[in-house]
Amino acid sequence: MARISTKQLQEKLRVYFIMGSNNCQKDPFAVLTEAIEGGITLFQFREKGQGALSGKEKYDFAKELQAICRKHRIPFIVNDDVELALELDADGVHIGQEDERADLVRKKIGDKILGVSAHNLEEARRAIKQGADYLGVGPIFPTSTKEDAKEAQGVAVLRTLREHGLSIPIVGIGGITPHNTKEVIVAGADGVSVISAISLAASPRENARMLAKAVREALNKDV
Ligand SMILES: Cc1ncc(COP(=O)(O)OP(=O)(O)O)c(N)n1
Ligand SMILES: Cc1nc(C(=O)O)sc1CCOP(=O)(O)O
Ligand SMILES: [Mg+2]
Repeated sequence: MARISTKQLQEKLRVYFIMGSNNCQKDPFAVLTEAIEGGITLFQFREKGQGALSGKEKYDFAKELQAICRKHRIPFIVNDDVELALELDADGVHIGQEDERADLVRKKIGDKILGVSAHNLEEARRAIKQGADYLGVGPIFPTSTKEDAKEAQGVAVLRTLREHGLSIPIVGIGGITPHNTKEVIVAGADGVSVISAISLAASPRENARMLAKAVREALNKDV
């Protein structure tokens, strides 16, 4: 298996849904299925925070979500837990600045997709040097989903990264909804990454559809 190309990854990142068991008020398997039907293009399993599952329960839950993704050919990314990603033969891993170093994770996962969180130009450049395939940049807007989120920085950070010539695929994250998606894409992101805009929506299918439409319209082409 070779590393995913930039172009393929840009397409996968258009509507990137992240979810764990504590992000849903409804059945998480139904939420993921609806999100896929609505048009998400990538999924991240992020099991952390209050009441998060661990051990076998976490593994079994992840395995079932992965099966849904596989059935619909949606790549499955694991947040933080590199060992779980390897056990499950996931499609990739997402790590942040407080997690294991990106170059060490790259050595462990080979050609799997490696996403790294970056909050500024310095972190972004280091992540690229250490082998990141894409960057998650945020929080763009205020979020109450991540307990230890930094202060929202608006879309200017995306513009700054592009103005400095960074061409790596980027998703914006934090407080993103169908209504502010256009700003994020126009500022330079290839896609949007969301938790609550889908996981807590009255209709996850409809909100995923609206996010996909907003991205498509902002790019002025099909997602
Ligand atoms: C796509 C994407 N971008 C950023 C993050 C945040 O990662 P991190 O800073 O490691 O925080 P946690 O998610 O681990 O709490 C992400 N998960 N995904
Ligand atoms: C997981 C995560 N990472 C962030 C970062 O800024 O790195 S913000 C965030 C939470 C995103 O949830 P919502 O879409 O509900 O705001
Ligand atoms: Mg992390």
